Amino acid sequence: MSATIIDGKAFAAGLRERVGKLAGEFEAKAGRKAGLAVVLVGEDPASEVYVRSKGKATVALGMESFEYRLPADTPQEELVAMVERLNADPSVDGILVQLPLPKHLDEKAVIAAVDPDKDVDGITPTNAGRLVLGMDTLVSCTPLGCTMILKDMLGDFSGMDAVIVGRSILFGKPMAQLLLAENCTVTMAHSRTRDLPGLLRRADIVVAAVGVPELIRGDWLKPGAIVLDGGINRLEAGPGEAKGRLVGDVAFDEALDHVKAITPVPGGVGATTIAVLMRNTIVAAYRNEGLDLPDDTL
Ligand SMILES: Nc1nc(=O)c2c([nH]1)NC[C@@H]1CN(c3ccc(C(=O)N[C@@H](CCC(=O)O)C(=O)O)cc3)C=[N+]21
Ligand SMILES: [Mg+2]
Repeated sequence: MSATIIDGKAFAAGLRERVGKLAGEFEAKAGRKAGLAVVLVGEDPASEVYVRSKGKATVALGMESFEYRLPADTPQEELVAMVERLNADPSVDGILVQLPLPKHLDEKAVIAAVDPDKDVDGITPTNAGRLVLGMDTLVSCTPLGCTMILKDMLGDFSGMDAVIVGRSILFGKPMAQLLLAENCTVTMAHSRTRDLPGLLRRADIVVAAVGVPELIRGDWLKPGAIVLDGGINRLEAGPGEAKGRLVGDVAFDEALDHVKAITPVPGGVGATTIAVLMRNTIVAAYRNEGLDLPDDTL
């Protein structure tokens, strides 16, 4: 069987184009650009790359980017004070505190300090609750991107068996809520799950986000399944390589022989994340200015 390789980059390009138009219209109506603030604490090189890409994408779409880099030993009170300043700043529509934070910081308390109307990650207690209650809200970027891809591919996926591997606040948990809202039968698997191959054998939709390179083998997957791989794992550099290869949580080459469609790594789910962040930022900006979004194409 030859599987469809889902093109996350193409999806992202389409979404960025729609967001860019809305950003221009926003500026004309509001008399200012929409703004996204990203806060990075410490010097993790991978996080540094993501934060730079986020800033570039923001500016490229006609929005304003505010980047804050704080030292790894920043005290809790200082980080919370920075979040509170951003909450109060009318030129900031979206706030993203890059996770994970250094261990001495209380991540939950920092997240809870973000104004829910600016919470473009959708992870404040208010927005997580709104999602569970089925209320309109800002939703975490990667799971929202996965849902948009599934809607494009399938239209209606009521009644399908979905297995989500991973239960993080940014990915697994919101993913489960979004698929429940689409009437999937949702199972959440994680590191303590006893029989992952047994669960996956029934899954029409598999969403993986555990950060274990190539954990999920091709022959664990149901023939004809749709696989969204949110894992981004860098392998160790081999001889003659500067950097190790990026692989997902699914053994991609093996999976190709079993599934109907699968996202690659890179160029799949991860490639949509920043475009969805841009989407969340412009949605927040329109709402924060009390403006109606001109169309429903987002
Ligand atoms: N508060 C918070 N919100 C996040 O949304 C958040 C975060 N913290 N911490 C880190 C993770 C990771 N993340 C990604 C962003 C872009 C790509 C991305 O651009 N991926 C491309 C390129 C991958 C590459 O070449 O490194 C791809 O998969 O094709 C992936 C992952 C956002 N995260
Ligand atoms: Mg946030």
